[in-house]
Amino acid sequence: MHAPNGLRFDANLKWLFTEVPFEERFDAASAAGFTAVEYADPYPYPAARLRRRLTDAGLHQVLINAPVGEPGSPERAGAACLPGRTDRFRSDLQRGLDYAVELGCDVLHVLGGIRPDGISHDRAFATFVTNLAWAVDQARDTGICLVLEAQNSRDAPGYLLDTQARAAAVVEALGGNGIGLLLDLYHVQVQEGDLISALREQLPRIRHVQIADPPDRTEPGSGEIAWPRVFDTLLDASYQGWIGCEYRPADGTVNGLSWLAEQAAAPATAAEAAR
Ligand SMILES: O=C(O)C(=O)[C@H](O)CO
Ligand SMILES: [Mg+2]
Repeated sequence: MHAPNGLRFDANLKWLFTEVPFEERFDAASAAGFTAVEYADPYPYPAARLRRRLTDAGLHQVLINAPVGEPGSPERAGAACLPGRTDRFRSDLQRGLDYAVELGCDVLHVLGGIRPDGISHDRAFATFVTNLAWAVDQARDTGICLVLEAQNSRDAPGYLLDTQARAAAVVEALGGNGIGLLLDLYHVQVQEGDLISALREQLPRIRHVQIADPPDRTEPGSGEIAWPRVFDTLLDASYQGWIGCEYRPADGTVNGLSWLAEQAAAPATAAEAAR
């Protein structure tokens, strides 16, 4: 969906349109005006079936996550930083790439993982970088870009990538080709604040953006972020990627979409601004 200001927003089907069962959310997103979707976990469904849902609804798949383990398991946020779990990481990553190819999806989010007790940060980080170097090689011929997201420590205690600087350090260590950042503005605001500086600093590495307004992770305009300033920063930098609506609608998905007109309004023309 193009907002009045020209930025492109896609619907995260884990968070939006939860009024209907998952497979009905494709049509619901399309009916609400979205042309693209993302969701973390396609794996409970055969890829060909999801592909049909996308095609029937006229939607593009923007982003999925690589598989993660069961809640409560050491792999619950992925195996990428777990020493001794390379085989598991590799098979999960390959499965993620297979789904991404089948869904025509451009971007695969590889989660940072939870550092296990007794493993130093340096060891977990080195394991992560080694695994990601292999993953970038695997993805090269597919054209799929891998992305890394920093998550805040309040919602994701122990998450390896807890700051933009840490996620960016991995991108830099791997040379920045075929790998970039998923910058989730909700996590940035909760963990670090200083959103506009973070955006300006990370823009060359950003391949995907996600949005939600703290403190309740609801739609833009319902919390503490100055969204018109944030969106202007992306526009000023000619950001060409998608922006995923990864928020919990405060009062129904479709009701909540009025923020698009209010917070992402068309920039005033020079003549209007001068009046
Ligand atoms: O928690 C988040 O912000 C994410 O984007 C994870 O990928 C969950 O899907
Ligand atoms: Mg996110």
